[in-house]
Amino acid sequence: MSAIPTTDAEWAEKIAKMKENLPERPLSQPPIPLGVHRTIDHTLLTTPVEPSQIDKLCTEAREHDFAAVCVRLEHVPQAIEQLKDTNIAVACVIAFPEGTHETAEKVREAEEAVSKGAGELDMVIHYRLLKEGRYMEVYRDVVAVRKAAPPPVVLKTIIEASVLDKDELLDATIVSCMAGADFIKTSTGWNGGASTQHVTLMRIAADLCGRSTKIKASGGLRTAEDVVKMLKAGAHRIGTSNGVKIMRERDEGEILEQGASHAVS
Ligand SMILES: O=C[C@H](O)COP(=O)(O)O
Repeated sequence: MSAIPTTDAEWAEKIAKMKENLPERPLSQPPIPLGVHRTIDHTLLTTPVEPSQIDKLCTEAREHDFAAVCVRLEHVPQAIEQLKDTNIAVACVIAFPEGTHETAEKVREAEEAVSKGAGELDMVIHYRLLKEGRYMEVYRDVVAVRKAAPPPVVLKTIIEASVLDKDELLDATIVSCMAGADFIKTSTGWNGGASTQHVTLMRIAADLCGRSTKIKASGGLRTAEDVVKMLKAGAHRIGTSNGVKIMRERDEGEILEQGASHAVS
């Protein structure tokens, strides 16, 4: 891995050189998993949320054996308690949904989430600074949270792809990868959602960084078809508040594919 830039100008030069060799399609293509359920982060981020809704989210995650639940900081303890005897992770959003928080606040949230048992953090990068070419500040922001929450904690950076142009999306992916993110995540769901074009471009850029960084597609994913399209585009993980309906569609689809006899049994 080449040296990490130390100024915005060096970042701009490095990223420009990487873009010169941008492949037409991703270098890697994750296989479509048989267990789609294990790609889903079952998500509840609206406010206000009643404790009973978090209980329901965790019950549904158990029933479908989802990869994780994704919740706000105040709901992490309850989710940890509900899922303590499972292999379902608890992901906590950081600086959500704006991403404009001071770095010290992002670090504080991350440390508190991990201290409460969160195994995954979905942090929103300061994408407004990224759009201004202030790469160093964006990079340092992610590095600070990475240092506060080192592996095995899984760190995902939300780049808010829907408000970025193609160049900015590539920039955000490269800076996040080089700052040590385990996943690059498309969207908060607050400013539009994921597209297969977003996922493909993020996959291409992440591959160029050579760190095996994965992609999470999230925001507005409502159907089983949406999920399969994102997985085929190169996503490894799916964030959605619609996981139960998606799994029902998936099951019905499989039953219908197997023939009517199964549908009536
Ligand atoms: O982290 C963001 C959420 O995964 C977005 O969820 P949603 O658009 O399915 O409500």
